[in-house]
Amino acid sequence: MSKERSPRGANAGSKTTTRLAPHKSYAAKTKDPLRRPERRNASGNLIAPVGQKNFSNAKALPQHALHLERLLPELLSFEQPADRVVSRYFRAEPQLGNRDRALIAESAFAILRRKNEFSQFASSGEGSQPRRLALLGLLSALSEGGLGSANRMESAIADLAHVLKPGEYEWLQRFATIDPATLSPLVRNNLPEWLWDAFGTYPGEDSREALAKCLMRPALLDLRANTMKTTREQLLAEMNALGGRYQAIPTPYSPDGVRIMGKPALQNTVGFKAGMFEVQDEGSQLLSYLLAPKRGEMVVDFCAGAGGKTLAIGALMRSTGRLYALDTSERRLANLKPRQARSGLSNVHPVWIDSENDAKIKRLAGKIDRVLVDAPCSGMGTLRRNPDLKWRQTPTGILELNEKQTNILASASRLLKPGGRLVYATCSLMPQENQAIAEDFLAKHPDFEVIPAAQALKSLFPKDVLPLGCSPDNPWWQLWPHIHDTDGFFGAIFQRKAAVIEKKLPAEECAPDAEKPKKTKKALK
Ligand SMILES: C[S@@+](CC[C@H](N)C(=O)[O-])C[C@H]1O[C@@H](n2cnc3c(N)ncnc32)[C@H](O)[C@@H]1O
Repeated sequence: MSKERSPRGANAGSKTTTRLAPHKSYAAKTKDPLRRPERRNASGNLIAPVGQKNFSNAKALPQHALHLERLLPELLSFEQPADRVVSRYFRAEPQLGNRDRALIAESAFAILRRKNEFSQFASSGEGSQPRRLALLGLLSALSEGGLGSANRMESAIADLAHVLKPGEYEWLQRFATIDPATLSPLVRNNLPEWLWDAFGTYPGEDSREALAKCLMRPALLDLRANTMKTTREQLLAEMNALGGRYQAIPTPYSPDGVRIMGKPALQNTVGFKAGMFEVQDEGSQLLSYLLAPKRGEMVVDFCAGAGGKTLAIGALMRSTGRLYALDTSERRLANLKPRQARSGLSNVHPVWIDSENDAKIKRLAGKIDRVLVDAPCSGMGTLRRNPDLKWRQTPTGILELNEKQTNILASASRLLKPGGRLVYATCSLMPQENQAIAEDFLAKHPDFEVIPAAQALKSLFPKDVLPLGCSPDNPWWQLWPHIHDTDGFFGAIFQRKAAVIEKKLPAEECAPDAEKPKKTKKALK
């Protein structure tokens, strides 16, 4: 699952701002109440809405509820990833401005986050079921999604009043007075039964409710300062100088992280276009420190996707050495291209592979200093960002992923030189995708040993007794949304032993030109 995506809601399919016309005027102008003309000034530029410079204090309008009603059937069929459904919908509705998109997307994701609770309440009340869900989604986006001026449900209902039909105001007020303790655990925690049970086993009954509650909230919006072009301090100063209704603060753990308090659209900013930053969860930023790449090294990002981690790794390498970004998805690798261009990195080499056994990979065997396997996984650590996954994933699906994870890790391990570092990572919270895969790998690969995460990270967090995400009981690295306010991540660090590799590797894998990047470059063409 791809993890570094645009912040839900705020930037989903963002485009140039259009005027939010009052309901009556656009309804009068067009037959379709959802299609209203763009408003432009004499120079042909889109007219910015008066008094609404950014996404805070978004104003819900009747058409927002109508768009949600249209979007919901496909979204709730769970046939496609929610972000794809929403992006496609926005492409088909080019008249929608940034704020419209932000509010519709945030409401849609709120409905996915709290599907059990909203569906139970919406089984009775005013209007159609989609209309009821749409109103609950808007209410959630305005009160908890960072889009409204109100952070209490009662005031958000008042903000929605002009959108409501007779009876709906009282209906929403009834919703606001529900005591969650009266709801069943599956309803109040908005999880499918299999996942609620799984969280009861791990992390355990004491903490599963705290985890589930955290996963019902929208994710934070974190940026990684691109140190090839700026520093975190400069980025903080520049973001705060823009004067939007948000605040930029340093992230608590990642040295290059900037947290945006608010929901601005960033994709049209000069800083984004100039490659000063990438949107990246703080936990994902930290993962590159497990790999700890050095200048001039040969590095492989085995499951690079659209390159969220590739770009962070490339910056740590100061654009030196060679960084292969492999992936089986052409679409995802294509998305890496513009990000790479913005980043200013010249050491990144995207390579499409047909599988983890592609012949191109065999040619790199034994030549690489560091390999990251950011494996395809259930994505259960990203449910704040991708809430549809909890309804789309199944225990059988996770079993299928386990086989893939095992095979990819085994194949990737062949790339490493003696003494080279291998990092296995997921954004899953499920031990069968994490610890179990890492332990199985160790058992089957005696030429590898574990480097405890606490040892690898200690220089990064010198003030802590144990570095962030490390445990005194095991060598793995794990971040939890309800503890660290990041996405959930798992990391295992292995090192290829020097002595065993010479005996174990087949002759063709111990290529004599192992340290000649030029030959390797040809080999991958
Ligand atoms: C968790 S995502 C990677 C996210 C990416 N590292 C990032 O930071 O944006 C997993 C990726 O593994 C890729 N993948 C799936 N099967 C693969 C295989 N057999 N070999 C390499 N990559 C694979 C998927 O296309 C997907 O992009």
